[in-house]
Amino acid sequence: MHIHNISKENSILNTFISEIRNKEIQKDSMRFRRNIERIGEILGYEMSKVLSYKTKDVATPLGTAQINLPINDIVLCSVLRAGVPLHNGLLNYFDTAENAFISAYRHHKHSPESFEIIVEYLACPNLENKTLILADPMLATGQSMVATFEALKPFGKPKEIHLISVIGAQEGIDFVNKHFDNNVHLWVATIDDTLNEKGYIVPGLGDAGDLAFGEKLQQ
Ligand SMILES: O=P(O)(O)OC[C@H]1O[C@H](OP(=O)(O)OP(=O)(O)O)[C@H](O)[C@@H]1O
Ligand SMILES: O=c1cc[nH]c(=O)[nH]1
Ligand SMILES: [Mg+2]
Repeated sequence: MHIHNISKENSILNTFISEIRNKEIQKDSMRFRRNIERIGEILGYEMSKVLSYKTKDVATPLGTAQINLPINDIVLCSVLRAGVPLHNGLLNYFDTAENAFISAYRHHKHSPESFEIIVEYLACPNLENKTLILADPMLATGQSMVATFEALKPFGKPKEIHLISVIGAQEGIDFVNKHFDNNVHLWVATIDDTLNEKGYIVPGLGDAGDLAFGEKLQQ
């Protein structure tokens, strides 16, 4: 897997990452969602550099401009719920993409420390020979990314796969790396070293779904 840690290079991206992590600023849920969306726009822009391009003629009022344009058939799939603002950011740039949604949540059956991933809702177009973008802001243990990808398999074999995440834990990235082929790309805004006993990323930002949409009752 090709791992692209976009904040390795300094840019305005760091401002948005700092605001979603900041325990005071993140309380403003509208700003939190918008920052995740802005990060989605930046990750999408970076990802766009490795798409396939073809030169096309564009008629202007004064002549013809030749422009290299991306030709990939993109399917943008996000993991509910926290994936919604990230989806919006990516869709702002890949505005002609087809869209898929899949739900995944942690089901704590026996203890707060142990959980399994429950995938329920799934709406997806044909993925055969398409460019699949699978987006989820938090890549903690990596189990949601792997479980959602497995659930998408009956919809066809994509030609290209791009995983998009805002914060990735190194342990989860290593787990995902084992499950995906070498030609898959992971675009992550930043990488943290640690997971705590509940599988939360440290320092991370807390619970992305709750920060975006409010606390939910545990199932
Ligand atoms: O890498 P993992 O260990 O699988 O954890 C990451 C998952 O946790 C978050 O979802 P969460 O279960 O909090 O659901 P939510 O979006 O409804 O809050 C996040 O959006 C991922 O889907
Ligand atoms: O740190 C984490 C891990 C999973 N889900 C979150 O929202 N945050
Ligand atoms: Mg959550």
